[in-house]
Amino acid sequence: MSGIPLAEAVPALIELGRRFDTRGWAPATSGNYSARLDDGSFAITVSGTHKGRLKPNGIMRVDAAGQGLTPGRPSAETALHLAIYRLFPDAGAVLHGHSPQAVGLSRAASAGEWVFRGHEMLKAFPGVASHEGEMRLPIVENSQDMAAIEAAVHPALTEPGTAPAYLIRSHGLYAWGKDIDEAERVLEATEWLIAAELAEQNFRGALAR
Ligand SMILES: CSCCC(=O)C(=O)COP(=O)(O)O
Ligand SMILES: [Zn+2]
Repeated sequence: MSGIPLAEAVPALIELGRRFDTRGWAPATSGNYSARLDDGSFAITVSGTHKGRLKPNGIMRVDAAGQGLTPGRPSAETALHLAIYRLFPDAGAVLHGHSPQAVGLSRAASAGEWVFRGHEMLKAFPGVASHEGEMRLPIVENSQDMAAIEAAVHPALTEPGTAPAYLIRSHGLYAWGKDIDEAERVLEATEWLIAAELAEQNFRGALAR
């Protein structure tokens, strides 16, 4: 439940936004990032800001109910961040990106999850020590009603073998971790797994021709 000082969270989230933007995960003001603070509140990106060009005033504080504690309008998806912090008291950061690969997978897959199997990269997830298992990535329908998304994804998140991440169909990817670094690693590993499986499908198609 411990968090970091705001003075540490702000530059870390600004830098993270720059990195995500260079990788194509934060186009056109999409995405939002948050971190648990040491006073029990949360730092979160201001709604509508370009996440690759964040300035200190692009990050504000909200309380556990999502009420602003500093000037600005918090992310439209603040409720999804707060739901993760409530469900996982050890979560210290929640990150959301809009990569074309993640959104593409969420649209191509009609099921309520995508399962990664056999990848060495699975070991990037906290607590995973072998490539031999599988990791389930829940996929929920998009909605402008954050409570509906939260209710839809909630049951899958505590199932054993579920990634600390989920996809919202036609929307984007959420990932979290004990701190900003771990959340970034989870999101990066998930993006890599999606890209690797897309490459695999392309090779299989080419080899079948
Ligand atoms: C053009 S992005 C649409 C909104 C969205 O999905 C998103 O991630 C950014 O919303 P925010 O309010 O956090 O800026
Ligand atoms: Zn979004």
